[in-house]
Amino acid sequence: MSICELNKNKAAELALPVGLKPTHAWQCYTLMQHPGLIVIRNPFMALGQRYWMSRCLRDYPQKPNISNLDANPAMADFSTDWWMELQRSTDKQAKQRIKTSMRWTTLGYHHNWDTKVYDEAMHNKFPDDLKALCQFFSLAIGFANYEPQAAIVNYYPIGTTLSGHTDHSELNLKAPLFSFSFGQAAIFLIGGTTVDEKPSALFLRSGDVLVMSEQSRLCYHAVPRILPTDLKPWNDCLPPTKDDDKAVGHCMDTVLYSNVYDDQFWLPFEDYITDSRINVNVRQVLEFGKTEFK
Ligand SMILES: O=C(O)CCC(=O)C(=O)O
Ligand SMILES: [Fe+2]
Repeated sequence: MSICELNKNKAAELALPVGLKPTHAWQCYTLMQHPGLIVIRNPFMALGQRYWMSRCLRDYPQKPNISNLDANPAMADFSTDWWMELQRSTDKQAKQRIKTSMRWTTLGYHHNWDTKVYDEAMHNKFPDDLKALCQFFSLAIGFANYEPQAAIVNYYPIGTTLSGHTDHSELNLKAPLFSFSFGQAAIFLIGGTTVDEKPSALFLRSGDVLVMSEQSRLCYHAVPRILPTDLKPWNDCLPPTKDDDKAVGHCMDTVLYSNVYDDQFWLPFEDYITDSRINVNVRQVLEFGKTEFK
């Protein structure tokens, strides 16, 4: 791996989203064998990690977003507010079943897993906070005018995997794909554009940001293993500062940002992440300048 110089000046033109380390402290790598693949090693502050994990658990699975539970009649009772149902449940076995039942939720343009197409009719508003975060990262890698339009949030209880695939359903394959990892660590395999190429293995830890751009955008990849880790960077918390009011400018939920510092509030999230990984996978769907399919 080699260190790549981010377009830090460009990113510095934008205010730093709350919950991120200053860009001069970011460690960013590229891989010689995989042009276009960029790894930014945990650019998040602890509270930033807690904020995004809690958004993924408490908020993003809620309607109108779509989750795997919607298609499962046995889980219909939990699909309206999965997180609340999980907190409500007192039976140990039932709790474990609810916890591990959530596998994915889609935001913005909802990917149809059967037809593998996006559709204008299957579209909700993309979360403003996640949009602002991705646009900051996009500028940092020197890519202007990025429009995050679809996200898949993957939930990986320990023992689960994601098989090899390419992400090619987007009409726009020139825009980078941003992938955020939180919680337990994972082995990530990235190969070439055919299954014949031998993949490279990366270890992704909590807070790591992986960018798939240029030649690597259409490469096969997989998550064969989630690995428990002793490192809990989301717990090295400094208290929120007055500056954190700036979160408003990045459309973040400022109440949530200050709440996650409270260990009592954080406890159920800690409980979840202690044996699970969350991945947020963001894509631009439409061609540049387009606001809908046509
Ligand atoms: O969990 C990951 O790191 C990758 C997820 C992924 O490849 C996808 O959602 O398409
Ligand atoms: Fe993928």
